[in-house]
Amino acid sequence: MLYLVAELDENGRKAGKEAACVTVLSFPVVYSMGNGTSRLYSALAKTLNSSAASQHPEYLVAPDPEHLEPIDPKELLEECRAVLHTRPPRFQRDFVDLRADCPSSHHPPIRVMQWNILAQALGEGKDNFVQCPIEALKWEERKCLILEEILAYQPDILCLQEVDHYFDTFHPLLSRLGYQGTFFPKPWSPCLDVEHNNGPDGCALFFLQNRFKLVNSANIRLTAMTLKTNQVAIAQTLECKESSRQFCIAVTHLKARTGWERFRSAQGCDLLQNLQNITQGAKIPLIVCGDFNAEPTEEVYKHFASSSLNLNSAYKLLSADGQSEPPYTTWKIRTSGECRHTLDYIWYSKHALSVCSALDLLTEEQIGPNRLPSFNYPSDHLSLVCDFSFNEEP
Ligand SMILES: NC(=O)C1=CN([C@@H]2O[C@H](COP(=O)(O)OP(=O)(O)OC[C@H]3O[C@@H](n4cnc5c(N)ncnc54)[C@H](OP(=O)(O)O)[C@@H]3O)[C@@H](O)[C@H]2O)C=CC1
Ligand SMILES: [Mg+2]
Repeated sequence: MLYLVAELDENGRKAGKEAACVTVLSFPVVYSMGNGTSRLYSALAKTLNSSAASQHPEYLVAPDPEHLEPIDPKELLEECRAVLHTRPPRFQRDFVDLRADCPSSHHPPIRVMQWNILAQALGEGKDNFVQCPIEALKWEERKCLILEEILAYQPDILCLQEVDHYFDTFHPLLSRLGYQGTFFPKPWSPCLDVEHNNGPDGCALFFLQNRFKLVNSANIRLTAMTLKTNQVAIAQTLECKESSRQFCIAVTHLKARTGWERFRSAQGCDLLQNLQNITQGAKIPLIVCGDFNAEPTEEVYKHFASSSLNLNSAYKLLSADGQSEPPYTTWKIRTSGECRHTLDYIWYSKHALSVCSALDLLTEEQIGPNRLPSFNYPSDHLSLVCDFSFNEEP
């Protein structure tokens, strides 16, 4: 434990928030050697430390077995809050009850989180969020904001995009919280162009091992008009331990930017084709989470909405008529101006699954005039969270 404190000091944590963070984190080391908190300290401190040593290709290193000791989520949340104590409080978001659409079930719902967490290398090196102070993006603190969001909603399944700290942060910590994780990096991640990057970004899928058993898993490199592209997806078939019901969960991040609409559409068709095969022609219920980089007016959205997989977009259920997507899922200011778009979706098999509740989005007032990311929200994309339950089998 003392060795870890020395490591932190060597990394030059000098003043202000960083010094406060060391003080808070080192407290349990001195006074509670050997208990859960000091083990937790070692986990969080290790991830803080590894982010500073970005010369080493840490993303290639498998986590050591020490990381597999369970962590109490409440303790980790407290640790995160201690690191974030100088920042403004997190935004309050409420779940909207949609149970009118949801059959009663004696099994607990399945909570799914979709979130483009913003790759650290892209946020600092490429994205040009001109109204976001660079200090708001410091990984040591932004990481805690991301973890806080995950711990606040405790999803059973976590679908993430732009993950460039899988091996040094999310895999070790989420494993200790009981998740099984899979990561599929982009073949030519733009993160690799950024100095001091932490490896490629990609999609990651985590599920709680006490709730689900992995039946099969596919890492998919998306094609567009038969050509291999730089975008990926992960699709897994899971079996619920309580009900023995199977379903497929997929995560993707389609090509960004205007001018690429037809490319995205082709990638979407390829993903749908893969999902047709994996779900045995829609026999297995499906949930698809993603940053589609496409507004609802785009062709790729229409392909998903009209697919023979019979999908509905969960966040439409938050609208008064149940037919409209939210006004935004990402909101940022670049040199080109304000970018407010609906790009992120949770699609689900509408005959097999129902949405019991969905986490409301942040209001414009909460997001604030400088938009996202910010000192109190770590990504330019909002997390989407839904509770699903199975409909009765016909
Ligand atoms: N070495 C090689 O041989 C190759 C390298 N590359 C690299 O990959 C990059 C392209 O990769 P690709 O996967 O197609 O990237 P995308 O165009 O899909 O975008 C990559 C990231 O940039 C973000 N982004 C979107 N709009 C903007 C914007 N206006 N300004 C800044 N960032 C933005 C996206 O975030 P979000 O999704 O949140 O909008 C996304 O995560 C190239 O720039 C190059 O660096 C690519 C091919 C080959
Ligand atoms: Mg991005």
